Amino acid sequence: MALKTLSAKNAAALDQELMSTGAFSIDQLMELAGLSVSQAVFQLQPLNRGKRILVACGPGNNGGDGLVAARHLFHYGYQPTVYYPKQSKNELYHRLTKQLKDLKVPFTDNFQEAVQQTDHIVDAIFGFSFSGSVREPFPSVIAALADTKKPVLSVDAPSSWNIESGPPDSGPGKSFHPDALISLTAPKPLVKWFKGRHFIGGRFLSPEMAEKYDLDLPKYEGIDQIVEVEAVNE
Ligand SMILES: NC(=O)C1=CN([C@@H]2O[C@H](COP(=O)(O)OP(=O)(O)OC[C@H]3O[C@@H](n4cnc5c(N)ncnc54)[C@H](O)[C@@H]3O)[C@@H](O)[C@H]2O)[C@@H](O)CC1
Ligand SMILES: [K+]
Repeated sequence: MALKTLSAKNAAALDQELMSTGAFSIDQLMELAGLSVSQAVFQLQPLNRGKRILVACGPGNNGGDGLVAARHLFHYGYQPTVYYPKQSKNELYHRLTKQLKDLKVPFTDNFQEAVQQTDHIVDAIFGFSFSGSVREPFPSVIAALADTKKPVLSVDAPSSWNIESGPPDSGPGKSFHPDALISLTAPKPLVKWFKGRHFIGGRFLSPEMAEKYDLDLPKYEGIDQIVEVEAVNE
């Protein structure tokens, strides 16, 4: 099954439209996005193959998806650890963080050390609003993701990749290539450069919005919040 892609500009426009005329709140969309991420982890890393999940969260909504996913993973029986170095002052993120702290989910400041002590990593650092070169404190985090042999699932975009033109081709070190990707709502153009298991999540797109933005509605089965896909059309 091949799906059409959504540019960074249209992804932001669609997000805004869902939250204005679409009458969704950001909390709702983030909850569904994070739930999808947690289901992808469950597929990739069944509980009996190691329960430790390191969730790396960035400063924006991509990071929020990671915080929500960490909470669902805890309830499934995983042992999530959260790396969240640039915490937003926005009250939504305060609440998501408080919910995790109430579950005694540990937060770590040392990403490199945490990578050694996990079974699987969720990259929720940057999504469709990333641009330019990676700024502090994230370059060493991206380098650790590029170096590790631990499996990585990226949320919406492999962090540090340009949304339209894919992996950065300059700069020191090798570029980061995650094992799996979950595209939210629809794949972004960067999927052309991605080779790995690819899921779609964010099961909230109406047929009308799909038509307006020229997207395919993923064929979710039953109560699933994710669907695995193979190839992508331009
Ligand atoms: N409609 C959808 O599909 C939904 C998308 N959501 C998520 O929201 C994401 C987009 O969220 P946002 O627009 O908040 O943005 P992102 O989370 O993609 O990133 C923005 C943050 O990264 C920082 N940043 C950007 N470029 C940087 C650089 N070069 N170095 C360091 N920091 C940099 C910005 O200052 C900002 O704090 C999506 O990718 C997806 O994960 C969900 O939460 C809700 C529903
Ligand atoms: K990401």
